[in-house]
Amino acid sequence: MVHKIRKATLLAIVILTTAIFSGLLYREYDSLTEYMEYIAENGKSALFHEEHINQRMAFALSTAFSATVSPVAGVNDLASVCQKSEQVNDVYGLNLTGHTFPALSGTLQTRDPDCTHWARDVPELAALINDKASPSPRYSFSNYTGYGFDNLRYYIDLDKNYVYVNRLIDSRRFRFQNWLERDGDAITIDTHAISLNIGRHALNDLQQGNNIVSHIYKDTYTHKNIISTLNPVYSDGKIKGVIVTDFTIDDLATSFYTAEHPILWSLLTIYVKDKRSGEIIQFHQPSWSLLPVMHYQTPMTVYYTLNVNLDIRFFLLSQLWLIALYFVTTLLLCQYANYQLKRHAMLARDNVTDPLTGLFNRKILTAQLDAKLRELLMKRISVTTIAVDCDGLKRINDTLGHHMGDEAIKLLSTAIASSLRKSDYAIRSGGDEFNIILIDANQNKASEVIQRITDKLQLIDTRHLVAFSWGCYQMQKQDNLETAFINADKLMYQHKAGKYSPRNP
Ligand SMILES: Nc1nc2c(ncn2[C@@H]2O[C@H](COP(=O)(O)OP(=O)(O)OP(=O)(O)O)[C@@H](O)[C@H]2O)c(=O)[nH]1
Repeated sequence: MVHKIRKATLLAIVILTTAIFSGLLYREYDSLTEYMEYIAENGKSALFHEEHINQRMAFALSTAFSATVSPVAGVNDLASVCQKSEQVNDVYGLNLTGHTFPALSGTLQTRDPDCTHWARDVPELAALINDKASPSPRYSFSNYTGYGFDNLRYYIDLDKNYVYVNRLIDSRRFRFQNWLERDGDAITIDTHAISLNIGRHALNDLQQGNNIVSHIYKDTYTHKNIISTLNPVYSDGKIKGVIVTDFTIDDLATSFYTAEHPILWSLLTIYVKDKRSGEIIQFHQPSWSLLPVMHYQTPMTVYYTLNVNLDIRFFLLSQLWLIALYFVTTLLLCQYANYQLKRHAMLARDNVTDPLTGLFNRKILTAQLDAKLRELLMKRISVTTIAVDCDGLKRINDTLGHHMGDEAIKLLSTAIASSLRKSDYAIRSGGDEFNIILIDANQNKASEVIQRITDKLQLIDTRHLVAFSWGCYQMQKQDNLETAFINADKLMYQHKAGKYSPRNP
């Protein structure tokens, strides 16, 4: 019974602490998942920011092409621009092999040899697509302040068929002039950006002023995975060209960097997945992964979804304190409960124990015990009670002293205790009187027990101090403990009386 209570208590503690700590762990898990969302959205904002810069530049160029811009030194008359015009094979333009035209920081390439056709746009280009003079030349992320995108930005003029790139290009090695091919309404950018096609619908979008974000594709100039963002440039209400910003996926990855959590960063996986083909471009991953959890997915462009997930190792590492606290708390609570249960059992045991003999005292004779014995009787399990009384204890006390009387009581109780099974009860009912309850034992078994007590006494009572009288009574269905004890007592007195009869002095 005590064992059962202990088991149930410990189980309840484990269930309770597990429930509480699971709740706490789930909260931590939830907040980390939210942090994944923050990382993803923060990275995505870099893309939106680049789109925004491109849009602003397109707007600024449209405004400039539609109005007279403020003079830029060295480019305001056609003659001085055309003087600097160069040719490399069939490519014409400015800054084709080096920085020979200082007013432009980048390279202008065209297939049109007539400089006067395109030289008029140079002041606007000089003023606006110049990394130092552009509206937002560089972008630094709040997460990673030391870093700025170094984007390739170019303007494709559909009207005059030239391309202006915001950096110096060696035209002997790379030619941009084949970028543009008019194909009805469509523009195919087929040399630089292999998969970047602006079809009829996209062109319509551009004409309506919408910006376009490309698929991720491998750039033949930088040989990196890039995304292009395109915005239309207008002049006098008609589309004049397209301004394009290429930024590399590697650059984009830096915008996800979690400077405040370097360990988290090392266990983070970030990739984009093509919605149609399922192709995955991974741009950040741990050196090895145990189990990716806390998956967060969000659409990045119309073509791609951005995926961020974290290796379970980070969760376990960051929650180590909570896991340790769970084990320590559960252990301490179990130990405390165990201690209290043991103490309670000990107190309960003390309450029904006779201090001199260690046998039960009369307090064990409860209604529950009575009910238990009745139940056994109903199940046809025999119960026999034995009344035992020490002979001549008064004489021992009077002649040998009270301590020897005590000794006699202890010897008898030791003999009784060692002659019973665990399921039996040995009770010191008072003074030199004992009651024994034998479970699953009839009269014969009771006689065997009495014989064992006698034998044991012979062994331990070396001074032949103790003699005892006994009476056995096998309980009947109608009996209770009280009647059984009375009957056993009667028999015991008969036994005692027999000893003092003239025939048994
Ligand atoms: N030393 C000691 N004596 C006790 C204890 N409890 C009761 N007694 C004594 O035991 C004696 C019991 O006396 P009786 O009931 O007359 O029994 P008896 O002297 O054994 O005589 P019979 O039962 O007729 O054999 C009394 O003198 C009690 O004082 C005890 O714990 N220790």
